[in-house]
Amino acid sequence: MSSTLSIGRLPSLVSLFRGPHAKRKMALTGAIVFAALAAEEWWRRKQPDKRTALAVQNSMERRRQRRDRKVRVDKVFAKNLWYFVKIMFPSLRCKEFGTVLLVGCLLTARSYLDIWVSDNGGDVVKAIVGRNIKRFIRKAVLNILLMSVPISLVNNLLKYTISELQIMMRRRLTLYFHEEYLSNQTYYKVCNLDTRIQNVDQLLSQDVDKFTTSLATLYSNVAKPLLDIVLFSKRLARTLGSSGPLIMIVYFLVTSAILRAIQPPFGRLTADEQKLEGEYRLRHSRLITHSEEIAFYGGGNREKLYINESFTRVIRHLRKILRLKLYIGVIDSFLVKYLATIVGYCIVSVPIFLSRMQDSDQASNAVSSSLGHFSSTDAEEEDRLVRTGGAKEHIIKGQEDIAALYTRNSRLLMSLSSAIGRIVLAGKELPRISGYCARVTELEQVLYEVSQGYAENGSNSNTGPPKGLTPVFSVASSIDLFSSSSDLVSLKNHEAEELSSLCTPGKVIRNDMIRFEHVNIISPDRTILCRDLNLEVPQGTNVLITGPNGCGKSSLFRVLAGLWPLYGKTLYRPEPSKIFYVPQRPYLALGTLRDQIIYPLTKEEAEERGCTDDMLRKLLHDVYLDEVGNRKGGLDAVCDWSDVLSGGEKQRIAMARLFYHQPMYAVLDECTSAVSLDVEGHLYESAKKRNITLLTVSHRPSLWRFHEKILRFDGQGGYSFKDLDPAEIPPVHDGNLSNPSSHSNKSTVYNGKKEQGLATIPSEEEEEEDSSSNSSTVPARKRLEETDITSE
Ligand SMILES: Nc1ncnc2c1ncn2[C@@H]1O[C@H](COP(=O)(O)OP(=O)(O)OP(=O)(O)O)[C@@H](O)[C@H]1O
Repeated sequence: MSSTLSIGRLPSLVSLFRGPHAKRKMALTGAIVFAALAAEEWWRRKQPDKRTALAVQNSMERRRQRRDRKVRVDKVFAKNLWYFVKIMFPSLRCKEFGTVLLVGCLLTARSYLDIWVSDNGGDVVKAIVGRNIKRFIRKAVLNILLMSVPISLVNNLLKYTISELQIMMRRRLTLYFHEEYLSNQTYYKVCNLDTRIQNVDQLLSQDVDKFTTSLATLYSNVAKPLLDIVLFSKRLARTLGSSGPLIMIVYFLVTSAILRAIQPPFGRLTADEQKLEGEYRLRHSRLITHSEEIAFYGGGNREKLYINESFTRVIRHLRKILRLKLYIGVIDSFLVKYLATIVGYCIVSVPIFLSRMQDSDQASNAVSSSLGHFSSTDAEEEDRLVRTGGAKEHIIKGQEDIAALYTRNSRLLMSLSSAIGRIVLAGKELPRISGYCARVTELEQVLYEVSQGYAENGSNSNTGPPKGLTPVFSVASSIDLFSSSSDLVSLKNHEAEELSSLCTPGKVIRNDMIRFEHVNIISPDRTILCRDLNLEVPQGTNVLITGPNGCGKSSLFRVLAGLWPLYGKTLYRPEPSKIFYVPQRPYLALGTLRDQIIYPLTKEEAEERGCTDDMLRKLLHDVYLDEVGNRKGGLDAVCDWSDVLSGGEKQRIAMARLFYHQPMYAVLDECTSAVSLDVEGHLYESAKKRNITLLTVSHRPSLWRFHEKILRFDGQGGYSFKDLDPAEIPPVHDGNLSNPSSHSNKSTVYNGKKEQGLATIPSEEEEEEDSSSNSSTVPARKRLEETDITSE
């Protein structure tokens, strides 16, 4: 109904813009619409976000953070840009620098070809106005035919080399980041211990790409226009005098200064856009990773809300940028396009109008002389003039020259203004590049600090950003292990002091056995998981590790592997390749079944070490997977193994991997929880036969018999470590002594005995022993105020 009405009213609306004052009415309407849009934006900015107090607080916080980030075109940007340029162009002899020179040559060639096109255009017009067919064919057909080949070649070669340059720059920068990110376990630390970067994948893939693309195009958008300005100005100065091009250049300089002054902060907005896009992508990738669990929970709707929320934020931000671009675009077009055209017309036509005031002969002479070599060297025209003579012919000659002069100059002037316009645009592009540069700087800063800060010796020393890079963070630039805690709890002074005294960096010493000497295990969220741990695991002594959930069993191995910093005194351990870690949820790589067994080695590396397919088949047989292997297509079969194998099968693959590597020590972190009891026993027997010393985390009593020592964490920061007496081994019912409801630190009664949390079934004497051996009266889970730790 309403649409019919509005359609019906349309003709009367249209008629409004007819009649004697139509143009004035249209201009007035345009001005009203523009003013309304501007008023709406002004009102929207003035309005506080009324949704909730929290939203206001959050947005204020976000604004504060954004203000703090130095995303501006300034010295910091120039310095950081130089830092990355040195990475992308490591020497003057590198391919990348050669490509830059090639692009420079092509840009120069293109500028000269543009001048040729302008000159030739003038000649063509002159031939048309003078009705000179021979000249027309020569200039308009033959010349253009001849030159079209080099022009097309140069144009397309230029596009190709600029794209190639961008690929080269991206390759250098990405490989540089890969080197930092994928070595020294930095990927783990960035994802698990440091919270500054949420979406490192997006930074590495998209942001680096956009940064290098905009840099490569910036080069061509600045270098060519600069050259054009010089060449075109010189050429124009011959006919218009130096004032013509000078007025144009001054006009654009003033324009760009105005535009720069009123320009919204596009650099920061670009950096924020990338960040929001990254968060949105992250939510999708989480859905992909956990699709099965979510589907079982029926969590589609919840996930939809979660993903839509992030997407809405992206859209809101994009709309904001679009609105700002609209306002600035209107002013931009007015100043750079239309007002500039008026100035250009004036510059070209004023000399012609001025010359008209003189007599036609003088005019013709003035024009002819102003054409310089263009007309005076044209012998053919001179001959014709001499032959025909007469005033009429003279006037026609004057008209031809004026037309040619006008065409040539207007083309040159257009090219000149478009060159200056491109410089102005490149200036506007700079804030966007500074946005990308800020994102890449963030990445480099974090990767560098993490790789340096979390050294194997456990120090999280304040290394600061790499030399030559200025941080974009206003918060502490040091790698702060404890920065991830969002629910900061204020600590009393003595607690803070205790925690900071426990956080002294320890020392790692290579040895043939594992020994912890006065080591403290402290989680990234400032929880003291274990104090003053002392234990020795010689080769051949298998250790069972038990304790309630969250007490720090896996964390012990994180410290052992160097993933978490070492605090306290000393850790003796063999080189990393002699300790193999088998987690509860084994990681299955992309590739063949063979790749799963030999991971992390490649096929070639495994073959070099004498690995044969028969050997691998035997390993599959040992873990009862030969059938599955045959069914899936043998060792060369390629599947998404984490999807096609069951939980128990995946765990057995992980055991086959362990047997293949046959390390000195194996950390088995509940790695057989999905395997049936009989198979589990067989797997443990096989591991022992291969002389692998086992460090097992398990809640299953059926595994106790494979170990000689037991390490019990009490969940309060204390522990006990002693020999495992076979008589103490608890009875096995259905193989699993876990009581699902007992996953807590609370004491529960199990099998007539008091249990400290899950899977720890000490006798009463043991409990006494435990408490005397290493119990602490200091409350666990202590947190330290951020200031104390950063001062560490
Ligand atoms: N990256 C991390 N950042 C902050 N805290 C962590 C991190 N990883 C683990 N923690 C915390 O450290 C504590 C110990 O974790 P850990 O994985 O060692 O427990 P666990 O004893 O192996 O438990 P479970 O028996 O359930 O496997 C837990 O409270 C956990 O929340």
